[in-house]
Amino acid sequence: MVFNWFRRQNNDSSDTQQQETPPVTESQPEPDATSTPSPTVSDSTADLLAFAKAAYKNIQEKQKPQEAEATTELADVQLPVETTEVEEEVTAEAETIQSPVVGTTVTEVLETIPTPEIEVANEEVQEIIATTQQDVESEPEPVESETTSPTTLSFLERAAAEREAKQERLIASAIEVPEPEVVQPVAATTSETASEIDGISFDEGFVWSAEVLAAQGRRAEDISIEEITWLKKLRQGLDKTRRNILNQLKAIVGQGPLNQEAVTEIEALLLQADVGVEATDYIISALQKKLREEVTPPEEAIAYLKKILRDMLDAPLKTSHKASFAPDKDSLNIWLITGVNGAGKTTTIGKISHLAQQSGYRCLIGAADTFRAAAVEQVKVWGTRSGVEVIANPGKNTDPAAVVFDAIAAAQSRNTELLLVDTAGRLQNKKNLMDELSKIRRIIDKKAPDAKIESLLVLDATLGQNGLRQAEVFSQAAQLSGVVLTKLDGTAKGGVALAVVQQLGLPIRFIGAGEGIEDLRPFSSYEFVEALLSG
Ligand SMILES: Nc1nc2c(ncn2[C@@H]2O[C@H](COP(=O)(O)OP(=O)(O)OP(=O)(O)O)[C@@H](O)[C@H]2O)c(=O)[nH]1
Repeated sequence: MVFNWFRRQNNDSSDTQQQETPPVTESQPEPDATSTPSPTVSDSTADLLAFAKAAYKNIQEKQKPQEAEATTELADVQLPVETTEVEEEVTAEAETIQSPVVGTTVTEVLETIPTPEIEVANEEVQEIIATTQQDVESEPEPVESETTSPTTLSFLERAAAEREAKQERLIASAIEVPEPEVVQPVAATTSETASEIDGISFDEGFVWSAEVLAAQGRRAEDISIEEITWLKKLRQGLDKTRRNILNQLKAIVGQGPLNQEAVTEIEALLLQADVGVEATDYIISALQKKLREEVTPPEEAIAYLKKILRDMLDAPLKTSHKASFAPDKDSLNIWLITGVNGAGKTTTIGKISHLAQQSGYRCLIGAADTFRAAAVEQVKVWGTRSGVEVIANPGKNTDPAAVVFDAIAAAQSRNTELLLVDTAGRLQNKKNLMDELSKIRRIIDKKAPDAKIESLLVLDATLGQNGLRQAEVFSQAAQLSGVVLTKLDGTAKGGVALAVVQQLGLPIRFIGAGEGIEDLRPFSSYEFVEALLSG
């Protein structure tokens, strides 16, 4: 079954019937303003940890077939041919204790559960591991036979028998240790195997990502490594913005009803994160209203703030903009990608075409950036990477509108479902270039009247507020329907997402947080706000 990245669900028969599925943000139940929505798991740390572990195990299971051959080979090389049963048992036990499912040591897993019993259990497990490892390592020769009578036992045999007895005692005492999701390791060296199989560790970032997906109603068995990797990346990308605002914000809202001084401090924080004056005013007054009514502990105040931000980010979806913008199957969807020079248009096209391929759409790219010599070559490279064909006109000074015309004709004849149109970067004050963009839009409307059209403005988040000035002119020329916010990685101006929505009234459709092909995903207000404000 193919996972549809645009809809965030598996493609099934409902897909072909063009059913509108609720976006991620709408699936979040909001029992009250201050609690984190979580329909599938309770808020307890233990439940969330169990959910994360189940998700991890599931990912590992899915990866097993690919890894099986390699790990079997590894096992063949590392295990001596004449290994006796005694040795095998000891080794297997050592490995089992060392490596629960999740590609991490028991210590690491247990470290995430800060209860006194677990800590005690942890020490016991460490002792077992240490003793067992010592025994395994100190074994000089394989034992030939288990059936020799006690009187004729050699030193090594006696040692093996003692070790076996000791092992049994240790295992018996280890019964009380919670052994979550223990799987049989295939290779001899479990730590190596775990990292080879998974390529992702069971760390705090994994647990956070799994929690965010759980809160959106996702089941542990449906969570993929790509989703986890993306969320970790998004959170990492927003690190700078988060670090700048979160601690100070907690300190301020924790003081109770906001006084003028606190309001000024929060305003300054939000403005520094490029949230913009308008959005900041809105946030402050909503927060103040709440805090005037009741004394709110810091965590609750932050949860309330998260809700305010989510509502702001989702506001455009409640007006004329459709919540789900996923391309319809079996019909033509055209996405026009515009923006100033260097905003990340071509890269975005490459990443979206990759998502489209992965999601099972027939996709095509129209290379209508005929202004810059290398642009067509650049988009072709992305086409090759994602396995999507590019329609281009190799001639010099080609009219981009003519390329768009050809690309639509090609898309129509090939039953393409998603045509992505790359355009040249242009400044909003260059009238001729903006007229050219209007012409491209007219061609699309005329040549493909039945197509579902998205007109997306690519904005570079590192420009913060400065980037927004372009939007109005683009909006007129290209009839914008949404925004792609790129380069969220490494900027302290992540708050610009709120300014975009508040000032432009446009929904954010995608966010980019890196230069790689996987580093762009459909926007989810829930994920964004969690990544921004979860400490
Ligand atoms: N760090 C980071 N870099 C990005 C991201 N998106 C794009 N870039 C980089 O931004 C630079 C410009 O990207 P392009 O896709 O060429 O931008 P463009 O808008 O097509 O540029 P023009 O064709 O000149 O208008 C490239 O070096 C990209 O790798 C992102 O999300 N994060």
